Amino acid sequence: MTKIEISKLDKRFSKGNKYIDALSNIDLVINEGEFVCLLGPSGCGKTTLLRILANLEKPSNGYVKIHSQNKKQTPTQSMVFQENGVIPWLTVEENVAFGLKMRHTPEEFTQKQTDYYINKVGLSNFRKLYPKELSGGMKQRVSIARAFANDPEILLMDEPFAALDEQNKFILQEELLTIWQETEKTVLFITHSIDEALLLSDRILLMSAQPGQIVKDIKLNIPRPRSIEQVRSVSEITEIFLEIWEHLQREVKQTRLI
Ligand SMILES: Nc1ncnc2c1ncn2[C@@H]1O[C@H](COP(=O)(O)OP(=O)(O)OP(=O)(O)O)[C@@H](O)[C@H]1O
Repeated sequence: MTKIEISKLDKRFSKGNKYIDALSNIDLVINEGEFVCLLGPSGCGKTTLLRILANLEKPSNGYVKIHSQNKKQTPTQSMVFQENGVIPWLTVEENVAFGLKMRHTPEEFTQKQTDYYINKVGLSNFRKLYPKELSGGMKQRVSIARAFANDPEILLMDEPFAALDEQNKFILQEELLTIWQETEKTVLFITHSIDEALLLSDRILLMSAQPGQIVKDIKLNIPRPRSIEQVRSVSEITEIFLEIWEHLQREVKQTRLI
């Protein structure tokens, strides 16, 4: 069932008589429950596409549509950013409950959702702490818990693990996949890491250099759970790795020539 539909979408940023064509002719359908990673060279418009889906930017041409299946008053989307996604003056539990409280959900429900997701990301013993008392990995856990607790139609994640060390990244990737499989949410996830995309995705969308276009849609029919050992050793996966690697090399070289 279609969840996200993007049609003939262009985005041009203008300033005075100068302009940048950030996105060009994006046509895309993402199904309910899919985990889709966006990969492309720096500046190809990945964040812009996410911001358009989050309604923080308007398309210059074309449209995006998020198909809602339920009649509940759930938010359309929640975003998780690379850093600074937590509110410094709120505790862990207040941060996780924030979206629900803004929507004035019944207190009992807010408490239940908050407890559930704090527990899911392993922060039960830290619920009364403030962000300045947390590590980078713990702060990202708070952001993820808040995004899921909010029960949005879709999740938009902009390099959420990019600033973390390898061990933390790996643990959070596993936690994210567990929650995603349980909730069956549709996720659009930006990463610069091919390994990360191969570990997480049902589909990888490869983007061209600016103006960003989707040039390849790679479907991964690889059983889950996947391990980094598999990503490095199974020939079917290493072939995809090389295909993506070569594409990125070409695109990055091209941007240097412009
Ligand atoms: N508000 C804005 N005003 C003007 N130009 C912008 C604005 N936002 C983004 N751009 C430009 O649009 C292009 C795409 O930016 P965007 O941040 O979407 O790329 P990205 O693929 O997410 O990059 P990175 O991988 O480096 O994070 C860039 O050239 C950027 O300078």
